[in-house]
Amino acid sequence: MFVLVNLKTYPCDPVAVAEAVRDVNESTDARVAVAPQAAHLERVAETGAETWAQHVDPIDYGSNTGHTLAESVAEAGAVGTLINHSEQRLKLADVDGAVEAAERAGLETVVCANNPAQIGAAAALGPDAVAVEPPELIGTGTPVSQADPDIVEDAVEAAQAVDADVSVLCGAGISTGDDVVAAGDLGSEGVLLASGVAKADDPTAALEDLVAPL
Ligand SMILES: O=C[C@H](O)COP(=O)(O)O
Repeated sequence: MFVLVNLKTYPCDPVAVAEAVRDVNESTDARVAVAPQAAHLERVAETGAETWAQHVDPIDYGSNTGHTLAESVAEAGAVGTLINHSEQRLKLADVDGAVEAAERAGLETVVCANNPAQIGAAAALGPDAVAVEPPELIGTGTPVSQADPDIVEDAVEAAQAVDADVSVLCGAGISTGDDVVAAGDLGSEGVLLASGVAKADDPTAALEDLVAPL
């Protein structure tokens, strides 16, 4: 299972969480990675943790003030990027352009979507993976695998119908190892989570719990 921890803009110490991600990753068969804010990418990557960007824009080098260039996040140490997170939604054409930009820079891609229909559309753009996240469950602590298991199974089916090579992750409210196991039982190959680690009093303990059954 792939456990991707998005730090969003939570007021946690990104380097401390990244060190915990690195250490926990070494103690499990699961793959554990962290997605800090763009401004923290370099410091986080220096810890040795697998580092992801939270977003890249559908742009190339040039006059794009305030945008995030895929090559720059790769140079800062990111190996992959989220695209179209529910909190950073893009138009379909821009999702396509961002996937293209990420691939140009050698970044792995996870395109987020709200529901199975959008997952099918996202899978058609050829990312490495898609992540289904019902927006109403994000940050609630109520795991999607429990509150809406059908959405995960339907997302897996929708992605496979379009491109069987695209992996499916699920996210929203995931915070325990049992949640991760339940996500896997529904056909998901990984989880995307944030508050369960970024807002935890002890992020290391939260991460250890997440991977314990894997
Ligand atoms: O990127 C992560 C997701 O939006 C899930 O967030 P959450 O784990 O706080 O519900």
